[in-house]
Amino acid sequence: MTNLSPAVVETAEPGAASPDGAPGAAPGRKAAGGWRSLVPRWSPKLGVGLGLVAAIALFGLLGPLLTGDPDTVRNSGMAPPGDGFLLGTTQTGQDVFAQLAHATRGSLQIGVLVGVLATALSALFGIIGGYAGGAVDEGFSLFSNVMLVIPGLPLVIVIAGFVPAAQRGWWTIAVVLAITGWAASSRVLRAQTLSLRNRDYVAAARVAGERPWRVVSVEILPNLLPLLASQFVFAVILAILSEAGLSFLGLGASNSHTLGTMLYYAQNGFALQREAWWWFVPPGLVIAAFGCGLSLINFSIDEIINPRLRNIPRGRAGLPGSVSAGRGPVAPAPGAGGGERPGGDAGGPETADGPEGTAGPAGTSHPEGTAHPEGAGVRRDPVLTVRGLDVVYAVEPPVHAVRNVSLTLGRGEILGLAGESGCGKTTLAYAINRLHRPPAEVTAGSVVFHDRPGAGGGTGRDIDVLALESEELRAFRWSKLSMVFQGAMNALNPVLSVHDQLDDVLTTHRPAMTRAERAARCAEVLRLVGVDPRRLDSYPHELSGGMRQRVMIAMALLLDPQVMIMDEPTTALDVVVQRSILREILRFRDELGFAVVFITHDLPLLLELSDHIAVMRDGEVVEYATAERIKEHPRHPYTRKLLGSFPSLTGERGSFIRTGEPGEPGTPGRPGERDRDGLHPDEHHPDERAPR
Ligand SMILES: Nc1ncnc2c1ncn2[C@@H]1O[C@H](COP(=O)(O)OP(=O)(O)OP(=O)(O)O)[C@@H](O)[C@H]1O
Repeated sequence: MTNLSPAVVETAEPGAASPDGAPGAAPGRKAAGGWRSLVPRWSPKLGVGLGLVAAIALFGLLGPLLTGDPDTVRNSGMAPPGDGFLLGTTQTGQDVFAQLAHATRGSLQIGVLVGVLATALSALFGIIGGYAGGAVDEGFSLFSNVMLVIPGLPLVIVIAGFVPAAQRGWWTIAVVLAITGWAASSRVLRAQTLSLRNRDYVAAARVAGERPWRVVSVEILPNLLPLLASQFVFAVILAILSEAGLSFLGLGASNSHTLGTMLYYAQNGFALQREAWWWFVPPGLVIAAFGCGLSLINFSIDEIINPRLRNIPRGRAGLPGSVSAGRGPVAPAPGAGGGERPGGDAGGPETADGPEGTAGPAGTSHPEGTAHPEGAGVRRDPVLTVRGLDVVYAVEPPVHAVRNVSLTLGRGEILGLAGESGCGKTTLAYAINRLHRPPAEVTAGSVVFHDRPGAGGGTGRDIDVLALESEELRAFRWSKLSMVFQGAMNALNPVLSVHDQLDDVLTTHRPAMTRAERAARCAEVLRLVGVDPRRLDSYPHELSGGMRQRVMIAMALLLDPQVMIMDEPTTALDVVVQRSILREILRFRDELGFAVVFITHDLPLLLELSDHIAVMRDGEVVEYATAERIKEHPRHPYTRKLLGSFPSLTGERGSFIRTGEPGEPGTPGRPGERDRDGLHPDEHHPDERAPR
């Protein structure tokens, strides 16, 4: 290999850096939709939850105004519902409905007060301690840990018992419950604050001279709001239940009506034994319904805390890696079978026609339905065939990330996959390996692995990857097809040594190997990638970035796979290390004979490295040909544009990455004005501007 081009082209991603220079958007400041993103998305769960809570809150608020005095004693004694009493009367003739209204109000007061106090205490100790660090954090942590290990219920009983019954109003009980209920939430908030404190945008705010209170309130607090809301809801539920428990033990609020005291008096009046269900069932039901309503609201708050849950349409979240519902074992490739594209999608590169080497009218050279690259001479035995693959992220609106992709990977071949950021390269790689997770779904197409015959456990059979059952899939992955992930430098477990991480793969996939054999294999692969086997005992943080990358490649080599997918494996490395790793990939390929799908933005690099190249754009393969052909005669205007955008030694520079013209990939602009190649009319090569 000569002259590996080090050029790395990254399409500028709008908003990738915050104005203050901090990399990455600051969720607190720039989260899409701002405060609106903190409002839960409407769902039946949220509707039912809000309905229950609102109904009970209204009942507690207005009920006491509409009902009479709950303490009025009548001679009628205990009576079931009827006779002017909606929920009957107690043994002293008191109106149960009136009691229920007052008790609901009392319990809500306690719940809300405890929620506010406990959330405030946990925020004070968790957020302030976590942000301040040092002695403050240690002191706050110690205090919250002590509160955490003191058994809650006995403490509540002691405190409640210590306060004379005459002074035990509802607010006393609320304060007692808040004091004993904040510590666990504080631990969660502290952990989250510690994590947020180290984010780049918080560091940037500190460097910019913002005062600590402002950093906490503007940078950190907004990110914790969903968590605080969830903690509040949880504290309210817990308080209402705890109050009921305390009252049941006779330690509840005296001179106050709560659902707990109602249950206590019902128990004292032998309501259960006397089958007076109307006395104890209504307060029990109100507690259950209120808890249920708050829990349902809490589910929706979870969606805000975890944005991954937010956009998945209901009922779509299947099992990780599952192939889309309704898909048969192998869907016919649209091009091959002439079948319709799901969803009526008319996308896909304009057809070039038939035999290899003939370009379509639009200059597109990937013949739809054939998975072979243009300009290929003698074809190698295929090891992987992808046909008509479609992958859709089932979010609102759906993202069609991979469209009708057909590729063939020959044994021992390096297939480069190039394209701008967001064109679907990673999604395609994950789908090939069945690593895609909901909301990603394979909606059409097939991935067939042609197992090598004989040696290395090969069966010589074709494996329909998308139809593999989970156990078969587990065995298939890594042993036949391995992957070096994008950002692999962070893919090593920081608390396990290199040996443990390599050994783990062998223990899982090769249980018959002895410890000595495994150790020898680990050392062998490490040597192969140019890392001293003495590094086996090192931890990832003790290795340089290049070494970590090599370890990841060693891990991918461990089981002697037939295909290795490398998703931008060298992007984060400096040019010298990148070159040497790429050279080694070529050497391994020659020595070990596996095939590589190499994904990168860097088309010139692929020209040096690959046998064939597929250029992707907006989920489609717009050109698929030999590297030589793409270098000498790029057919698709987009390929030419990609090639033209790289710096040249002669001083000419490409324009589109630098200027980011409107309508260009990765820049906001005039998408509607693109033609079917996704280009503006004046972007075509002069000899292509003839009418089609
Ligand atoms: N979880 C997701 N939900 C919705 N859309 C997604 C999700 N993940 C990716 N996408 C979208 O799918 C498209 C393809 O993304 P993908 O990560 O495959 O691109 P890529 O070519 O690998 O980009 P890069 O080179 O920057 O990693 C993009 O439009 C992206 O926004």
